[in-house]
Amino acid sequence: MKTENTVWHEQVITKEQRSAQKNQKPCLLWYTGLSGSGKSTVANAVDAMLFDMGCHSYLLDGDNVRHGLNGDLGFSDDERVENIRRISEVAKLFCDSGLIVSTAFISPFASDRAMAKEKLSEGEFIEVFIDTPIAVCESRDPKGLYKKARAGEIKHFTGIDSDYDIPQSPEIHVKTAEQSIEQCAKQIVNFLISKGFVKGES
Ligand SMILES: Nc1ncnc2c1ncn2[C@@H]1O[C@H](COP(=O)(O)OS(=O)(=O)O)[C@@H](OP(=O)(O)O)[C@H]1O
Ligand SMILES: Nc1ncnc2c1ncn2[C@@H]1O[C@H](COP(=O)(O)OP(=O)(O)O)[C@@H](O)[C@H]1O
Repeated sequence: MKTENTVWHEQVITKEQRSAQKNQKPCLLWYTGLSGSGKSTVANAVDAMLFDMGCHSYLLDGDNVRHGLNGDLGFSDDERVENIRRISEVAKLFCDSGLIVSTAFISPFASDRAMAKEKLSEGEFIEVFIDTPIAVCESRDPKGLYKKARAGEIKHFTGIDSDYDIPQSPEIHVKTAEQSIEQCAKQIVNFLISKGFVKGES
């Protein structure tokens, strides 16, 4: 740490006040899954449903964050660890502001997902495993990346020559090869309603 001479300053408006004003309980939906599994698609569908319900939410998406904040990071193991560390810190700040936060990153390493969970308050971290067989992801190949990875044009591609640790006990387990986008999104929104994070009819 290079910040030894800094002191934490309590803020006048608390997280509880901010979330009470929004009539919701903040949480972090941590989407994880292979490239092409459907993280962005499902997370966007959930975000749209929450918006229509009058909830206050925000989505941090892997590709987009890598265009800005994390534009200096590549895909070595160390760079992925730093990517997830920064995202989890940003997500924590967004939770502090009272939002329903979503992050859609491959986040391949269980240890990094556990580190993200540690940063948040009890019960706030919701792991959403977007569980799609690699064969299905590869047949979708929405960005043509699997084709490039198979041709050796992209190195360290998750699921091919870079590891993905399967979540062992995700709070939400979504199977996109068996359900429509809308069904997947509803499954997640219903979870949020049933746990009292947002109000609505499940
Ligand atoms: N080598 C390699 N492996 C995996 N993915 C790659 C790679 N190179 C580029 N891409 C593109 O980057 C997106 C993944 O970024 P993430 O920040 O989610 O990755 S990670 O969590 O740090 O592993 C990923 O986006 P998604 O397809 O949305 O998952 C790819 O578009
Ligand atoms: N049930 C489903 N849920 C999510 N995506 C689906 C589903 N069925 C088909 N797809 C398609 O799969 C692709 C998933 O791509 P994307 O959301 O970018 O994945 P990721 O963010 O995990 O890389 C999209 O083209 C989407 O339309």
